Amino acid sequence: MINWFNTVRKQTESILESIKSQEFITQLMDGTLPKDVFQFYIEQDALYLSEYKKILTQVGVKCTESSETQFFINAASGIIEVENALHQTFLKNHTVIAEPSPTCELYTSYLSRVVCNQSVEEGLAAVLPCFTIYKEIGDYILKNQTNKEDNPYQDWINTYGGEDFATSVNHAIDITNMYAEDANDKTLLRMNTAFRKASQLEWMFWDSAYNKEQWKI
Ligand SMILES: Cc1ncc(C[n+]2csc(CCO)c2C)c(N)n1
Repeated sequence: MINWFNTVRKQTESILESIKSQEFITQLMDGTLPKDVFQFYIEQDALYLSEYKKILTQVGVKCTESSETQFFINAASGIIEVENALHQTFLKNHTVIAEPSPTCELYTSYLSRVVCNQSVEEGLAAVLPCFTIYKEIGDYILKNQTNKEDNPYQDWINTYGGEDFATSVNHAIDITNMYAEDANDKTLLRMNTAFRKASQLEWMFWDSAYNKEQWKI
């Protein structure tokens, strides 16, 4: 039995390591991330999430088993709760949200294109790094930070560490692995490319937030 995720995870290890050493992450971890940078990230993430929940629903619709469809629809519904809770906390006093940055637009457009125009296997591979990278980064921060009591970003950090989130991430991995088991070599290659590209876009998303990326014109 192959474990597609383990293989692709190893192939993209260097992207994950680069994310861990990004200034956004090291400063989020020690609490020194400038407030305006975090605010920029939260606003862009709100825009990302409002698209991502629709993309997850579409992946769910393409799955063959009702339990798989249900998983993705539940995850999308969970995003609406996160939007309503965490983002409300950080977005209060901000009624007008900025337009998506180039990277935010690129990431959501890429996912949407893959999910709409390509196979369900490729769609599953493309949406997966959103789950797995946040899980690994959340756990990494929780394990290595020394200032849990007075980190202004602790609420955010706690969202992506912990057991409930781990269960959901493992379920997403299991579903994708099941589709990979029946996939031919060509489809597997396309899945690897989609997973890698979405992982690169996760790196770019943190980077674009740290640099408060603007449209060049
Ligand atoms: C750019 C970006 N990538 C990933 C996440 C994390 N995330 C968003 S929705 C979802 C699935 C349901 O929990 C997860 C893990 C984020 N917030 N922003």
